Amino acid sequence: MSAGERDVEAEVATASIGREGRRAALALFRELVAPYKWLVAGMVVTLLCDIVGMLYIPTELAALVNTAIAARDADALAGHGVSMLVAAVVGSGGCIASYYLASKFAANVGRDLRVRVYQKSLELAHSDFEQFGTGSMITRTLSDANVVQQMLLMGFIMMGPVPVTCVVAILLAFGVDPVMGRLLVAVTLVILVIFGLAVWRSAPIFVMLQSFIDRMNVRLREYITGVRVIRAFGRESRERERLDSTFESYADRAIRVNLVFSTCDCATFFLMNVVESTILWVGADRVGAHAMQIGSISALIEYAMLIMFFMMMAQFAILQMPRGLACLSRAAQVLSATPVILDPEVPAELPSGDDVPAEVARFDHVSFRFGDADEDTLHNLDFALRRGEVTAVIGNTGSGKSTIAKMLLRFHDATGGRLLFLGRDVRDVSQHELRDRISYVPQRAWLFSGTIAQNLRDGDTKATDERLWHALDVAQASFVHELPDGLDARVSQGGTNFSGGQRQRLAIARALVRKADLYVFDDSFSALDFKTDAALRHALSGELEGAATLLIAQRVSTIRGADQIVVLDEGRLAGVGKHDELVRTCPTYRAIVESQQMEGGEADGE
Ligand SMILES: Nc1ncnc2c1ncn2[C@@H]1O[C@H](COP(=O)(O)OP(=O)(O)OP(=O)(O)O)[C@@H](O)[C@H]1O
Repeated sequence: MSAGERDVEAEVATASIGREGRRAALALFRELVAPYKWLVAGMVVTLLCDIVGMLYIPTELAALVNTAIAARDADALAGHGVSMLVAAVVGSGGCIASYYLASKFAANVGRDLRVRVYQKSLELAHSDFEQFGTGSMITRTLSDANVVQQMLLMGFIMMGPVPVTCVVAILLAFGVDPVMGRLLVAVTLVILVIFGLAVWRSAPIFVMLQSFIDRMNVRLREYITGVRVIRAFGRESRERERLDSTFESYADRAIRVNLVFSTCDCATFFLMNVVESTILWVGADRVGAHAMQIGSISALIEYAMLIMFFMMMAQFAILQMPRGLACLSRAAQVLSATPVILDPEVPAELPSGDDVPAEVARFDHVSFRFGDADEDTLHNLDFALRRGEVTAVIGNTGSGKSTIAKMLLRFHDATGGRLLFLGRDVRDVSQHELRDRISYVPQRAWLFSGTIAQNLRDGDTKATDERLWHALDVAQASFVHELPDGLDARVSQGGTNFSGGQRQRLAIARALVRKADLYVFDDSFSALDFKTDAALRHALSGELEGAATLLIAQRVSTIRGADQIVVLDEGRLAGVGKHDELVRTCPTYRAIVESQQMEGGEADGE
């Protein structure tokens, strides 16, 4: 076996979904189909009309030739003609209706699957996502659901007619002449063996094609998102080689499958001619022996052709089955994943109105470790965020600042101690209610495609234009006033048609549109110049008086006026206090201040 072949074999092995996967896929399939029982019943009835109509025509034609034409009986001729017309109408009507119903059924099931996987993905935490990979999650939501949809449509339209056609056609052939009936049985068995071999040979490659789509998706995403870095470092040819090799591997497997198909196609057309000649030859003998009439030969040829035609179609559909099952099992994996972050069965209510405590959040000896890490990222953190106060978090890169912000939003749960929000353990509150009371500006300011107004209203869907303008003014996003379309100015995906600083200010404005108990700014001022940074903090101080503010920053100038500064050193609390006090008492803080003074980075922004 060559290295390439071994490679393929290994891929085939990993592509197989196993018994558990098959069971999960079939269970999901039953769940998806259950709501459409009546639609399926309609599909079966209309399909039967189609097939019976189709087989009745050659039977009537044979009777017409054998009796009406031979006896020159005009009435019988007209009778057979009318029967054939009725059969044609019933058959065609059944065909159109069954195609329509099958398309509706497949589209509905595909949509349901897509919606279920998408909704599940919204429940999953970041670490759950990592388990599947973002590229694979996209393939599972879009491409896999399409494959399942195709499988259902093709399965019904192409495979559905096979058993009925074979049984009815063989019975009709036995009715004409037992020898011809046996001949049709033999033809059916030979074709079954040939097509079975083709399916056995290409099915694993088909399943593998789906994992190749995952791989292409990952590579392409990486290439497209990192295109500037690739160009800047002159890595185009290396990246192109990587892409080419992925595409070539996919093309190679696709060509193999197509080769098997085309060989089958040729074999089928050759067989059709062989079968036709055999029926004519054996049939002529049987007519000569007065075992059957000459008109029946055309009916027998028609039966054989219909059997072969539907079997050929079924072979394409059968090949979709393992791939469709693999896609269903991949969807089932996502649907059965238990999110790391779960809502409690009976969520506690957060206090509101006069009951709201002054202490908005408290890290009560909190530690945290990532699932795949060997040691804690945060160690025994103990501090509180209070209403009307600005708490700043500073520390070297990788010291755990963003992790603190994410824990407040329950993107991660404490692995030691507890995190309280308005006096309740965050694990006792529903994620929706918790996040509703917090306004968050992520480290990477992400905007959605649409308009500025649409993005800002993510903070509060009911916000008036006046409130949006006010939030923009507080966020120092005056540049929006200068845009010809103002609030209706277009935002491209990710906000890439704005500069980093503009994006940050828009993301801050979005957070300000929401009325919250806690505002979290995760390194949100880093792309702002010192003057804008100072003006923004000044405007914010009046705006957020009634709430607690958590300000994560790298620059001392951004946080020196904070009511409380939390200094982190490799996830440990190095000090908590005000600027002057920390400069005196906390060596880690002093080192940060001094390093920024040396760089000239700590310009006095006030
Ligand atoms: N998904 C993850 N799995 C494992 N470790 C992680 C994961 N995300 C972050 N970390 C690690 O946790 C530590 C803290 O990361 P965090 O993003 O909170 O740091 P930070 O102080 O905000 O850094 P920066 O100032 O560079 O934004 C880092 O050492 C990082 O490598």
